[in-house]
Amino acid sequence: MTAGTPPGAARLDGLDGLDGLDGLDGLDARIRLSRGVTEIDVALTAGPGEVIGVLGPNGGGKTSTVLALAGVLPLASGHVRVDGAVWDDGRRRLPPDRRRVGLMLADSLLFPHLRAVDNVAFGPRSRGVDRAGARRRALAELDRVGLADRAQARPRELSSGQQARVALARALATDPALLLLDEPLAALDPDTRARTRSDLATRLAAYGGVTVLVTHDPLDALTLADRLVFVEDGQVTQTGTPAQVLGEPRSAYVGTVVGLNLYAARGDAHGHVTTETGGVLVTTDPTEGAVWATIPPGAVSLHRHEPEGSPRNAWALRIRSVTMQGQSARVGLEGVVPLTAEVTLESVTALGLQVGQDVWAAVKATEVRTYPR
Ligand SMILES: Nc1ncnc2c1ncn2[C@@H]1O[C@H](COP(=O)(O)OP(=O)(O)OP(=O)(O)O)[C@@H](O)[C@H]1O
Repeated sequence: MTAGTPPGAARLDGLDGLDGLDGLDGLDARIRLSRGVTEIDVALTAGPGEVIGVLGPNGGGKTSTVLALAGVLPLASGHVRVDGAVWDDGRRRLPPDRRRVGLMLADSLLFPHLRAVDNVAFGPRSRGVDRAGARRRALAELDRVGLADRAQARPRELSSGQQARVALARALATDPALLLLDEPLAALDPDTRARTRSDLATRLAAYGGVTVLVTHDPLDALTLADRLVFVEDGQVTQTGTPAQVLGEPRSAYVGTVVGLNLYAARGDAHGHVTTETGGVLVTTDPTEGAVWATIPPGAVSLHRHEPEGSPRNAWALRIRSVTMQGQSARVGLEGVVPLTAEVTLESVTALGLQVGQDVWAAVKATEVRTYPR
């Protein structure tokens, strides 16, 4: 991000916020702006110390939301308030360099010629802290991410995971009230990513400000965030704790993220659920009216012939994809009730599953969950 006043921003000298303080700690934002063809309208609130995970498909508006919070993109209307200070009220906005924001991106963007300690000290220095004070602070921040012994290293002498930790230390060295992490682990290989995720979790647990974490990776969101906000086509489609979202996805995208087959449907009092595409599911968990219905992929069994013993749900479907995932396979099925099934590799071999093949899929009625839409 380039700090400085973007074109059209009001210059507001001598203020930490635009107007008075309302005494509330944390983040209270309503972000409304046009970005290309997408109208963005995203509400975000968080208490001190809370980590908000923002997820969504490509082009959904996640980065635009982060840029608006940082002050790089102007709001068309809405507001950004942090710890009671007004940063943007839809008409006037505090420039990026006047906001107490820390930013970390997929590319750690460290100064290549500076040692780790000087990279981290750069923020405090540019905010007026004297050389010795900025250095002390930088060493303390490096220590908190486990890099005290690498303070003198230049970025090229550090691993990708260590570079990410320096970027985190740098983002936190200016005491931000709001920490913005946009795909902070995306550039790391899977092993480094897992270790750095755990370092990030430890450091965030000790941070008292609000963190907004944008990620494509459900594991990042589920393990790091206290609350999730899904943004699709510029709009919030679902919010909740990871546990709430895992149990009750409310959009096709969220269903995919949490790994459940999800159907928009109508239920009756007798446990019959009719999907929008005309499929009928039988459930022991009936909800009447407009419902979401879920089926876990692991609850689907596949058969060459119509299964005996009449399971309550059995559909003739066609295989559209077969992909391996560790010791199991995910089988995409199309037809009256499109499904993803997760089956053992033994079943793939025993049934000789191939793309284009017709099979029967069976699901017990106890495995079909419904909840109001
Ligand atoms: N510089 C730009 N100028 C005009 N429109 C843009 C610009 N950058 C992004 N957009 C558009 O704004 C919308 C939101 O994009 P944004 O980058 O915020 O989404 P995102 O959720 O972060 O996507 P991704 O996951 O791909 O990074 C999209 O329609 C995108 O095409």
